[in-house]
Amino acid sequence: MDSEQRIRDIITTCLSEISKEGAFTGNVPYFTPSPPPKHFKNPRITDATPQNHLYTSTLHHLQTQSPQSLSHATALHEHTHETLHTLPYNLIPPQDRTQYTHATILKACAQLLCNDLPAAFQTVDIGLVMVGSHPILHALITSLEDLMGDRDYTYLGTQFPKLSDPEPTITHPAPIIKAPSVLTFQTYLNQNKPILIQGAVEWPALHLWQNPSYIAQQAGNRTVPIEIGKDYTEREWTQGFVKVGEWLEEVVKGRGGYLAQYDLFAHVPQLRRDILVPDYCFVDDNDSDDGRDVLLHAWFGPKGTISPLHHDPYQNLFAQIVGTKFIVLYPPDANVYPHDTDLLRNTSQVDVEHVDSSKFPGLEGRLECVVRPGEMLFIPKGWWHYVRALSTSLSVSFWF
Ligand SMILES: O=C(O)CCC(=O)C(=O)O
Ligand SMILES: [Fe+2]
Repeated sequence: MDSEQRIRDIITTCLSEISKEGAFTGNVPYFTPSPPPKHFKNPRITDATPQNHLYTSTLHHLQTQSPQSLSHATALHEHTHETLHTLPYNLIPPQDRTQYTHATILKACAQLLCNDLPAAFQTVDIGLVMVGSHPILHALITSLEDLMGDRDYTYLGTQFPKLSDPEPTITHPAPIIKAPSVLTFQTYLNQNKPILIQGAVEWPALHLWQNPSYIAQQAGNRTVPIEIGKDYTEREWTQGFVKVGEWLEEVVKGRGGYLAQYDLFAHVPQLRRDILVPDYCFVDDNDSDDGRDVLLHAWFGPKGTISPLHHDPYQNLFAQIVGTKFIVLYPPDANVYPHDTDLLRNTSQVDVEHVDSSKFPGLEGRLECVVRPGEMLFIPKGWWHYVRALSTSLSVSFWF
């Protein structure tokens, strides 16, 4: 089949899949933004007329294969994107997310119609970053990857840089245990005590991810969010997007941003196959956690990334796959001098590698460790943790 025919087929499939999700249902205008929650002060876009109009015209132009579809789809995409930003992320109604998703698909179809395959790919990929995961977006990105053909990434080599910073002297070692049973683990969990678990990570990733070309083959074309700057408390710190292949090019030279706290596995399901959610994540029988899923995050970066001392509202099993990280822990009730702004209230002002005890006296309960490939650190909910990558490092955290 020639590529023009394949593109026409992809567009037809997209339009039919969108219609199955309810985009063409009855007389109810589909693009009706949901009303704002009562307590939310920002005015939301409540007039649905422009979106509905753009939606109908985009469909019409796509069905008649008119290049005019692009300007209509782009305007519709902008509208739905704006709607997503009128609320904090966790308050966005699912309907708004579907609307944005459908607008993303329509825009990508219009870009395909104009023969701009890279732009269509990028549109769908950013859409996935925005909504996390969606079956039509996943299917579409797979078709587009087929259309683009394989790229050769062997130039990235087969190893990440071995160069490592010296390991800090450990004066307050965290306890270590070898592959405990789930029941033994539960006793640590119940005591709210951190523990470094050795020999519990036996996933394909432990072997496969040592090789940058392998990761590039799975995800090289894909766009992911990246953090740039020393750490998130610094003024110069910022976030952006990068293609995994380009990011790997930097990382193999010992540079690059930090792909931090990102569910790369929802975005690139091929990589999800290389890891396993540890059984330990399912022993927490705390009632309030019932039914809550395990949250997966990738933490991929060059040597020197720093996560300043902070705590999270989850139990955490932090698994190290490539390279080493130095971690410092303090108990939840430690006197760690948190920042006093809303955004940084979970973050301490103390530089734990150079504690100024005249400025910050009374810091107690410190534990330290270096996590190595195949090891997993249990960080109980509320425990403060500081993390510095001693070398190029790929880790995966499981919040539960
Ligand atoms: O690895 C890091 O830089 C930070 C990890 C972390 O904070 C977490 O898993 O909660
Ligand atoms: Fe954390």
